Order: sequence, then C-alpha cells, then structure tokens
Amino acid sequence: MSAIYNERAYAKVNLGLRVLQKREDGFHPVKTIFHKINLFDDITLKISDSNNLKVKIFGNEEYIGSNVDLMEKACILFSDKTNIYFDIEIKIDKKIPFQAGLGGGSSDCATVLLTLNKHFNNVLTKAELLKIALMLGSDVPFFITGFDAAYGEGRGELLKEAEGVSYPIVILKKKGSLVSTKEAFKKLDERKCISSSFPSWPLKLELWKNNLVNDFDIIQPIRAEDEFKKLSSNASFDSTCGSGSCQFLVFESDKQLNNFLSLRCSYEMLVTKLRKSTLH
Ligand SMILES: C[C@](O)(CO)[C@H](O)COP(=O)(O)OP(=O)(O)OC[C@H]1O[C@@H](n2ccc(N)nc2=O)[C@H](O)[C@@H]1O
Ligand SMILES: Nc1ncnc2c1ncn2[C@@H]1O[C@H](COP(=O)(O)OP(=O)(O)OP(=O)(O)O)[C@@H](O)[C@H]1O
Repeated sequence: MSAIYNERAYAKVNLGLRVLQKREDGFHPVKTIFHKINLFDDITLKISDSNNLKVKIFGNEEYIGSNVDLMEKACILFSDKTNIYFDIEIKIDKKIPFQAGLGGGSSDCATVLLTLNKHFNNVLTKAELLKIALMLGSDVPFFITGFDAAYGEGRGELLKEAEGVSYPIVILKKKGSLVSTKEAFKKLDERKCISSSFPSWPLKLELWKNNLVNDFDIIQPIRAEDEFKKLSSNASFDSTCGSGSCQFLVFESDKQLNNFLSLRCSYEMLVTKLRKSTLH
C-alpha cells in the first residue's frame, strides 16, 4: 500500500534572539520568539510499505553539497525509533533560502517527521517526536509544535505558545552571502559582555524597535551598508533572520510596504507576511 502527501514546510524568523554563554555540551542557551512566515517549501512524499528502509530525495541538488539531507536523517531516526520500515520518495520544491537563518532545513525535516507519524497512525507521541526533533537540530522542535509563534528557551526546545501577528514582512538577501550557524555562534563567543534580559512579547509593532534585539545583528556586514540603512529606515522594524545572513523588515501596513517597494533595492527580496493561521 502507498500514499501520497502534499505538505508545506514554513520558514521562521526570530523576533528577538539573545544568546547566552556557551554550555559544557557546546551549545548556547538562547531566549527568543519564533514566528512562522508565509514562505514555504513544497514537499511531496510518497510512502510505501517495504521490508527495509529506502529513502530517495529529488530536488535538493542546489543546497545539499556533501551534506546529508535533514529529511533523510528524519526518516532514519523515525524508522530506528519505531522499528517500522518503508520506502519513501520525497520531492522538494525549495523556496526558502538556505544558510539564511530562516530554519528551512529544520522545517523540512519536521514536516517529514510529522507526515510519517500521520501515515503510521500516530505511532509516536508528541513528546517522542520532540525528542527526535532536537536530535536533528535546535530549531526543529518549534516546527513540530505547529505553533505560529512561540517563546523558545534552552537550545530552542523549551517552548511556550505565543500569539501570532500578521504584519507584512520582506526578507532581504545579499547575493552569495551564506552563514554557517556554527561559525556564527563561534563569533559571538568573542563578546566581552553578555546580557540575558529578554522582554515579554510586545504584540504592538511600535514597541519592537526598543524591545527586541538579535545578538547576531552585530556580526552581519550588510547592516553597516548605507543601502541597508536607508531601506530599513522605511520599515517599522528590522532584524537578522536567526544567525543570518538574511535580514527582515516588518511593516505596519500594506501602504507602508508599497511605499518601500517603490524604492531602489539591489538586494534580492522576498515579500510575504508573518503567519497567523486560522486554526487557532
Ligand atoms: C540561530 C537559530 O536558528 C535561532 O533559532 C538556532 O539557534 C540554530 O538552530 P539550528 O540551525 O537548528 O542549529 P543546530 O543544527 O542545532 O546547531 C548547529 C551548530 O550551531 C551551534 N549552536 C546551535 C544552537 C545553539 N543553541 N547553540 C549553538 O552553539 C552549535 O555549534 C551547533 O553544532
Ligand atoms: N532540507 C534541507 N534544506 C536546507 N538545507 C539543508 C537541508 N538538509 C540539509 N541541509 C544543509 O543544512 C545547511 C543549512 O540549513 P538551513 O537552511 O536549516 O540553515 P539556516 O538557513 O541557517 O537556518 P537556521 O540556522 O535558522 O536553522 C545547508 O548547508 C544544507 O546543505
């Protein structure tokens, strides 16, 4: 028997991201608000019964290099944990920029885990899925929860749902600018003074500028460019996506967004919205 699923894996931004001192296990505790955005990878999964695990992925040539796709790792972990074997063909239409801080790979593998669990009649509990998710990456548990927005602590696995908002958002990407998450965290270890303060979620956009800080902002060369400064002065809020390299600008209205879109911009631009689903 086989079944086909068409799924969307949404990207996220971090509204505020404080990074504390490195722990003994090499990871840094963070405090953040994760928020999904309406930018997604389209993933088609064909799952068939089989006596051994077979994973085929199509469409990942552009981003995979010599890495193993996180979606393949998700299949292996799911099979190990459940002792269920299957033949899976995954087709991905990648729209989320990678090494960009948008959590694309994390969202893709969370989507695969959730779909496998759905196919196999919820064989794993949410708690078991969250445990596997953290083995795949610090951002993966957020995508397992299904929340539009959440406070995240620990490595990002201590999650509490937050109310989502739906302001227009523009992602700016400088051509050729890629950031390795590991290297970005390493750079922050050079800081002399580390603050741990993190505000409660200010839903009102006018409060974000003075309350939400991403510690990775200081290591993003694009933020020192005159063009970026000029563009961001036309938005209500701007910050780095995760550990970079993409930046995002938030607008209070479509009118403010349209004024912004009439400006000259040499960066690649993705125009979307913070995601507030109707399920809640
Ligand atoms: C920057 C964020 O995207 C913010 O949400 C996340 O903290 C990063 O999450 P991620 O991409 O899933 O990262 P992981 O795959 O877990 O970790 C990649 C590498 O980044 C570093 N890392 C990551 C998360 C964390 N809290 N502390 C770290 O020091 C570690 O060196 C780790 O080996
Ligand atoms: N499904 C996937 N999508 C994107 N990258 C993947 C995937 N699987 C493995 N990778 C590898 O992971 C690296 C980047 O992953 P990803 O896009 O999650 O990072 P990111 O954009 O920096 O997100 P974040 O740091 O916010 O989690 C790439 O070098 C890529 O080869």
